[in-house]
Amino acid sequence: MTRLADDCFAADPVPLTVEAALERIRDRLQAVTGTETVPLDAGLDRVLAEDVVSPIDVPPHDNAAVDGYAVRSADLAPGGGEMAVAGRVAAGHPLDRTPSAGAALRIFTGAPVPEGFDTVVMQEDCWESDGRVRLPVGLRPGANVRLRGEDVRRGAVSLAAGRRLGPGDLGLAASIGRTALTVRKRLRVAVASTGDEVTEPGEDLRPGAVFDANRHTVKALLARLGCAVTDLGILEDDAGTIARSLAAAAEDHDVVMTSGGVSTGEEDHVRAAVAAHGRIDAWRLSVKPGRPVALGVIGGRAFIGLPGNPVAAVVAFVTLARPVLLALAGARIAAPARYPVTAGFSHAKKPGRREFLRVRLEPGLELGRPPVAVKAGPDGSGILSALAAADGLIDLGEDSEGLAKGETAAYLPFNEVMR
Ligand SMILES: Nc1nc2c(c(=O)[nH]1)N[C@H]1C(S)=C(S)[C@@H](COP(=O)(O)OP(=O)(O)OC[C@H]3O[C@@H](n4cnc5c(N)ncnc54)[C@H](O)[C@@H]3O)O[C@H]1N2
Ligand code: MOO
Repeated sequence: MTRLADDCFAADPVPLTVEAALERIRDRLQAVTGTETVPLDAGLDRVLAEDVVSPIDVPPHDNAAVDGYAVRSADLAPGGGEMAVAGRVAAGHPLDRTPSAGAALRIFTGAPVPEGFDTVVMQEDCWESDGRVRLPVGLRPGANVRLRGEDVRRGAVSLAAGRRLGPGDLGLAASIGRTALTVRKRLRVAVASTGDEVTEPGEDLRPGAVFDANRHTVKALLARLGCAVTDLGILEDDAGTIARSLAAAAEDHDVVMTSGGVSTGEEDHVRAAVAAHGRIDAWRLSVKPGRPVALGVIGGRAFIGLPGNPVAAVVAFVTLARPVLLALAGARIAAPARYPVTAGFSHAKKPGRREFLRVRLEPGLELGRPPVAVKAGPDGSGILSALAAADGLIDLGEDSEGLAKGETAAYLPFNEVMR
């Protein structure tokens, strides 16, 4: 297991943009997980650790794209014409002889197109009777033939290391004959909540207490990322307990993650616990919600402290923690795609802090017009119901002075950042 240097996340206390924050640590972030070989079907959502090179051409042979008749285009008269049907070739049953010149072959989808034949005519356009077939006019040479290697060339990298494997990737690996893939071991993440008021659902809600929402959203976000999650529960606000729990978790996890207690520092035993076993750097991001975030190194492992406000925790996770976790997991990170939408509401904003608004897209499609986004609920950073009702975030840049109804805005779908 790779250990991180203590100053891995060192940063100035001035408010940073998410991009600037990520840029600062980009070079220091590397895969910390080992590799393992898993059966192909266990590869879904795993991070590929090898370049998968194809040992074969796919398709392995020229083959028919439709049911019909194979011909040699050189034999075709421009005005169509008639030919003898000299044989039959079905998928999985290549012809074992060379058919005579000037004749057509009955052929079926996927069947190997025999040497010399280069065009397949759809059966709907042909008329066969008495062993002869009438072909239509205007055939295009090469039509309806799928060429050997047109999908994957032998020797080509069909899947590159760092890719998070999706269903199509597993099919592609199978199509070149793979039965197993070398992937990164799952990033092991230990998750805790902190705060005297934070109570596990199911327990009594004492006066002044709230149920723990964050651990449950964070565990779900981590599961979607393919992490192996250990639940440390709610840590009692006691310096010794927190220090012992986090330091112990750092021994056999790649990342230790908490929420709460990152804004002001008083009563903050998390900060002291991390500092005692490594180093903690408080970051202030120019983001709303999700401003205070702590990054650090504890016992040589990454520490990520998310803000306590439940929506701030999610925004800090998807904007900052997620790319950090993916890099540590060995995944190549691409900036999430954002799409233009029309604001179905107006929103006032002061310049200076980037702001994410919880929205959902109105159903219905009008081609040529961006979809309309409406607010999914109130804006407060504690309002989880608006997060649950949202399908994405409108991303208002630092300089933005708000949105007028009908304006175009950048929309970040949750399926870009919650997978
Ligand atoms: N004087 C200042 N106060 C605050 C600032 C600031 O800059 N100066 N920043 C505000 C912002 S922005 C945020 S976000 C919060 C973040 O504070 P902490 O990370 O220290 O979080 P806590 O104070 O522990 O909790 C904040 C809030 O969230 C609730 N909470 C915490 N954990 C959970 C949980 N697991 N499940 C549900 N709810 C949770 C907690 O009860 C508080 O209501 O600070 C602002 N204040
Ligand atoms: O990060 Mo805090 O939630 O901006 O409100």
